[in-house]
Amino acid sequence: MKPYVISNVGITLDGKLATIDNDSRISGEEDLKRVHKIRKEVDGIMVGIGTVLKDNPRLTVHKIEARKEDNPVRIVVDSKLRIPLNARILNKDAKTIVATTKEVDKEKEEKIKKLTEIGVEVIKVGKYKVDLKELMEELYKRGIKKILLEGGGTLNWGMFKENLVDEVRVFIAPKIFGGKDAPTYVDGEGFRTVEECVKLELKNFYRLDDGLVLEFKVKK
Ligand SMILES: NC(=O)C1=CN([C@@H]2O[C@H](COP(=O)(O)OP(=O)(O)OC[C@H]3O[C@@H](n4cnc5c(N)ncnc54)[C@H](OP(=O)(O)O)[C@@H]3O)[C@@H](O)[C@H]2O)C=CC1
Ligand SMILES: Nc1nc(O)c(N)c(N[C@@H]2O[C@H](COP(=O)(O)O)[C@@H](O)[C@H]2O)n1
Repeated sequence: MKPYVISNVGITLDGKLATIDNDSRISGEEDLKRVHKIRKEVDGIMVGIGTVLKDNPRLTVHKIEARKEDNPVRIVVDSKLRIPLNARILNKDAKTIVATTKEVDKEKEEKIKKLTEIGVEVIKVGKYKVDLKELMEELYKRGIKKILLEGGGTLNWGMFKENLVDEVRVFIAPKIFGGKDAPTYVDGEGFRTVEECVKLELKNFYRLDDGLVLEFKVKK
């Protein structure tokens, strides 16, 4: 069994998540409130270590009224345990799970000890890279039935490639960032053929702020 996964992003018309200098101010205030309403409804929010290192996010419900208990569990996918101990995602506002691999050297063992001491749960799945399918099963076992996947592009690819995403919600801003090295909604190696690609069914769309929200179901 696996959690139901909603992938949400704010992108530009050219599909970028941020500029080449990592400026990711894409959503307007109303769109951020929409995202925080989803955060309040789910059991977990998941990001890759790339997003933690670049954005230092809080990943709590803070754009709409909420109590501490409304904050979902924060999940970071981090094979090499690069997470800084002072990352905001490790603060006391909510529980945090760090998913890493089973390959553990002395340095990693010490970091796991420090993380555990500050109340972080460390889940070990996969050998060299976090095994996302196994991680989903482990999260489900812990009562995490609904997850908001908040990127970035590399983790999004990993999740789509493994067919682990059930729903897609995107805010498209009327902006073009350009840049072949700027992160896009889905990066990674990419599918080679149309047959292999992820197919979506458009369910809803509406204007918000200065852009457009699109909602899709992933065809399974
Ligand atoms: N506009 C928006 O809505 C959003 C924008 N962003 C932007 O996205 C950018 C960050 O994206 P990106 O750099 O791609 O980082 P990600 O957040 O996607 O993290 C990627 C890292 O996750 C780790 N990982 C571990 N296991 C896996 C796996 N099985 N599959 C995929 N990844 C795995 C890898 O590091 P390791 O091997 O070390 O574990 C990998 O490098 C930032 O610029 C951020 O601002 C992010 C979210 C939302
Ligand atoms: N939906 C959305 N729109 C944007 O324009 C964004 N830049 C993001 N970024 C995501 O939100 C995280 C920040 O969360 P906190 O405010 O710190 O709680 C960031 O790391 C991205 O995952 N999302």
